[in-house]
Amino acid sequence: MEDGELTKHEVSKHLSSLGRSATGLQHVYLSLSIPKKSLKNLSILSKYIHLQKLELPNNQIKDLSCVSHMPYLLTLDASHNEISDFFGFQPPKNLKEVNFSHNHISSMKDLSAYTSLRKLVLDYNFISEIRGLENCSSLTHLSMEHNKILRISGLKNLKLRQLCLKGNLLRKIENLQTLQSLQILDLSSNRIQSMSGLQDLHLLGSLNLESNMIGEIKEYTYVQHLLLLRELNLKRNPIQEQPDYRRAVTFILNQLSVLDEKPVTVEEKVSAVNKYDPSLETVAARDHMTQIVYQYMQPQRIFDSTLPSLDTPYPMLVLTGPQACGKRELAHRLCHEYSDYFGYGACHTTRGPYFGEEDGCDYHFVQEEEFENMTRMGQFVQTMQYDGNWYGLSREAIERVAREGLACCVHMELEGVFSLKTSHFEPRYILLIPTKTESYVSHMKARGFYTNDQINKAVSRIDLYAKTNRERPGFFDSVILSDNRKEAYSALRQLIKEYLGLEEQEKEGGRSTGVTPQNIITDEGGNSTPARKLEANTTDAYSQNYHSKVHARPLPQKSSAELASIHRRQQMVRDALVGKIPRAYTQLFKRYAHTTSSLLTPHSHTAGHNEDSSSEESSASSGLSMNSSAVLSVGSPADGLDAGSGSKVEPLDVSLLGQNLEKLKDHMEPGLSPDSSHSIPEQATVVSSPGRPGSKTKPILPPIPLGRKSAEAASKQQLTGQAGQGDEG
Ligand SMILES: Nc1ncnc2c1ncn2[C@@H]1O[C@H](COP(=O)(O)OP(=O)(O)OP(=O)(O)O)[C@@H](O)[C@H]1O
Repeated sequence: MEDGELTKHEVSKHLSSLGRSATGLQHVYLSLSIPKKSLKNLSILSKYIHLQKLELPNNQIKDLSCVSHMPYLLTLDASHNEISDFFGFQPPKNLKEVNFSHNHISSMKDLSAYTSLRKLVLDYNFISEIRGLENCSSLTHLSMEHNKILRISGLKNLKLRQLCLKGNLLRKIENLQTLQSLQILDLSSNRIQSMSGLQDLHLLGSLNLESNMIGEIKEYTYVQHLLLLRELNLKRNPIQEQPDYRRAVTFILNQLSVLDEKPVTVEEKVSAVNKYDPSLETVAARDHMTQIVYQYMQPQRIFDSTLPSLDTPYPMLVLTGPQACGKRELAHRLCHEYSDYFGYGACHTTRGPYFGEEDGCDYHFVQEEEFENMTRMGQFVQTMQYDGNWYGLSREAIERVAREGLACCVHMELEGVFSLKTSHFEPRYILLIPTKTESYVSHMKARGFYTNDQINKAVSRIDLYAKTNRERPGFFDSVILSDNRKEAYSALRQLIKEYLGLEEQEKEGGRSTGVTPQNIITDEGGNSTPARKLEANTTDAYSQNYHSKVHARPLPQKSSAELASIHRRQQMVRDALVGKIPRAYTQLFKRYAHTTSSLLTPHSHTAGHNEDSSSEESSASSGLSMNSSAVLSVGSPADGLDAGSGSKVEPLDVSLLGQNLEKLKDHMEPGLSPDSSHSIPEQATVVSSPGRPGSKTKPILPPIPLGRKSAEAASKQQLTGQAGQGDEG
């Protein structure tokens, strides 16, 4: 081989793939592969007309005109040569694959004659414009890596499945929308700033944008709806600097299985959803956990009145529904009309009072700092942020009502309900829902408090309530349409009367109210929901076992977390009540000498009940952070009166929790685990009477109290004997 001229001898050494000629009459070699031979002159190949595959990489070829004599050629590899003449030969009819990478080609020409061309590789040339491919209807694979392309063009309507334009001078993604078959796109190492232009590539599965200039997380919205997108590479883009970049992308593009060449794990996906779009349960669990952790970290004190007894949880009524649906107004009316049964539980809020709102009446209005302080002091049962303001139901707010011997009536948004359902409280939940959007909106407008955004938000949440009610049978005990306040109140009243058994009394007295509960949703069988769900007769509430009644109705399914939480707490109470030898954590049940209830309740009977010793015990235990979120609250007896008045409180850090638990261990006898049945030091033993904590001060409340202030109710309590359980005095 002299001067780079290919000789017959050399060709014969590199021929392979013996087969039949296209006519089928001769045996011929179909492939020729001669790499790295510094070939320049290929004229001898004009005689090898039967070749189907020609591979001549890494030579010094400038002229490929010999290919014009190879009508059967299917594959041509002329990479790493010195070709500048783009397709400088007559088109072989069936040519399918051509590799001209690493040559000197600077411009493309019309390839309409190459109708069979499927794969074209033009990497590492000097091409600045894509053109001539319009009629290459078979082209599925085009690679033009490392050229000088300034714009994406000339690809209209091609059936490309793979396109690589890596290492060019592209500034934006354009003219790709007609590439409806595109599955793999490599635009890495360009100067692209936005992902706009990709949104119509519905079959795209892999996208490489490494080393570009994409900086904003919101750019992902352009590929968010590409459901088949599985691999995305954005390494070496400014976007990597964004806080929580990977999780944010994982959340927006939850279809991805590989991000930045690293597999996206299930854990990452769950964590992304929990952070950016947590389910109502997750929000509730998080809120519950927050309240519990902060409670753990405080010296504990028992709130007697709201303790669940052996069989009966403290009665509560929760009105829920979208903002301004009337639940607050109805709650007030109910508490006013049935003041012997219900007391209004005023939540804390960081929002300022509306005109006419009084502190302590609708809400306890507090500053954000104070609210935070209360949270850190574990004073809330649940909290929720709505519209930028915090709302929280404090244990003290409930207890304050309970001390009056009343059931607590509160109102809250759906998230609050989810949260409350994770606590040990087991309220009845009534959903008030508007169905006439227009009148709901005009009612909100008429109040004059709300911006359009607030109104829109409230309206959009109607669906959330409806969906929850639809998808979670039994989640709400009853549903009342709130379009007409008067009717809604009648319906609520009707429910409550049936529940309290007052209707019977009225009928007996010939004073039937004639209320038709039109607003109450009925079930398929035509039974009115209140009668079925909030059933009913509490005239003998003291004598009937609450649970047998409760189980007679279709109880909403509780989540395992709810059940675990309730059981754990009730078990602790039970153990304490029956005087089991206390475990280490029964220090929880230590009581202050003067509980808030005893101080406040005129008919309490705490006198003589271990006052001194419990006082000592209290102080002895004050350094301990204890178990039982259910029954305990924080603070000293004195500060229990106003949950919001904790200004002297030192905010605590969650991280202290671990330390406090350690501290708890220090207080235990060696070898004594929290579940150990060993006795504990005397100073920590407090529950000795088999009565319920608080039994000396409070009778047990039924699920919904029966006019507990009335003499009739009192006598019933005595008759049923249950009062004796609760009131040893
Ligand atoms: N502790 C709480 N947890 C969850 N949601 C709460 C809590 N307290 C109040 N909310 C709810 O927060 C929403 C906003 O309360 P706000 O009192 O500011 O609204 P409003 O415009 O007066 O409407 P409404 O008449 O429904 O109370 C209301 O739906 C209210 O019921």
